[in-house]
Amino acid sequence: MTKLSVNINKIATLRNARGGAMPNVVQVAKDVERFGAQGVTIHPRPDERHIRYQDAIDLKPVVTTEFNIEGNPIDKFLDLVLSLKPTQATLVPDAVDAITSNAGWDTVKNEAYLREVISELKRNGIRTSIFVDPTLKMIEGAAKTGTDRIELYTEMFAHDYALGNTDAVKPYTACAKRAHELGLGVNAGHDLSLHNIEFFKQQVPHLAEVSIGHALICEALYEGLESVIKQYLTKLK
Ligand SMILES: CC(=O)[C@@H](O)[C@H](O)COP(=O)(O)O
Ligand SMILES: NCC(=O)COP(=O)(O)O
Repeated sequence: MTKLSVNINKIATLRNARGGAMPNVVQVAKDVERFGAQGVTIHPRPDERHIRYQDAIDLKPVVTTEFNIEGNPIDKFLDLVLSLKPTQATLVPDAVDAITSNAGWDTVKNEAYLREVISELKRNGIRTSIFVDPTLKMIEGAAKTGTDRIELYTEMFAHDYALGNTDAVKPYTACAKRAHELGLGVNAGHDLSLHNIEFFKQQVPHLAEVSIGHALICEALYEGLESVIKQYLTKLK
C-alpha cells in the first residue's frame, strides 16, 4: 500500500488571500485525516506566502497520522523541525524566490552537507527524505548521505504523461528499484493528480508515500463546486 499525504499549502494560500482564518488550516488537517489520508504535508517557505511557521506549530499537536514537513534546511527551517519533531522531514533544495520546487538535490555535490543535516535530524528521531530527480546517479548519491528515504520529483513525469508519453515513467521505475536495492524508502511528489496517479502507482514499485497538494485541492474544488452552487440556489428560491 502507498500512503497518501495531503499537502495543505494551498489551503493556506486561500486563507492568506483574505487574512482571517478561512479556510482553517488546522480544521482542514483534521478533516483530511478523517477522510482517510494517511499523512499531512506542509512546505513552509521563507516568505511564508502560504503555510506559516506558526501553522506548523499549531498543526503538530493536531496531526495524528504522519506529519511531513518539507523545505530547504536553512537554519530557521531546521530549528522549526528540530523543535517540532514531525514524523518526517523532506529536504528540498529550493531557491528563496522559487514559485514552487523545481529541482532535486545534487546528492553527489552536496553529499557532506546532506549527511550532516540528515544525521542531526535522525539523532532527534525524525525520519528523513530528500527530494531528487529520477536519475540513478542521484539515487546512488542519496544512499551515501544516510537518508532514510528519497522523494522522486515527479514534475517531468506529470508533464510528459499529460502529453501522452507513457515512457516518461521509466526513469522513475528504474530509480525506485535501485533505491529499494540500496535500502532506501521511496516517496514521490509534485504535480501528481487523479489523472496520473494510478498509472504511476502501477509502474513504480516500492512506493511508500506520495504527497499531493496542488492538483488534489484543485480537484476537490471542482468536485465540490456543483454541490455548493446547488445549495446556494436552493436557499435563494
Ligand atoms: C517538494 C514539492 O514538490 C512540493 O512540496 C511542492 O514544491 C509544494 O510546494 P508549493 O506548495 O510551495 O508549490
Ligand atoms: N512533495 C510534493 C508535495 O507535497 C505536493 O506537491 P504538489 O502536488 O503541490 O505539486
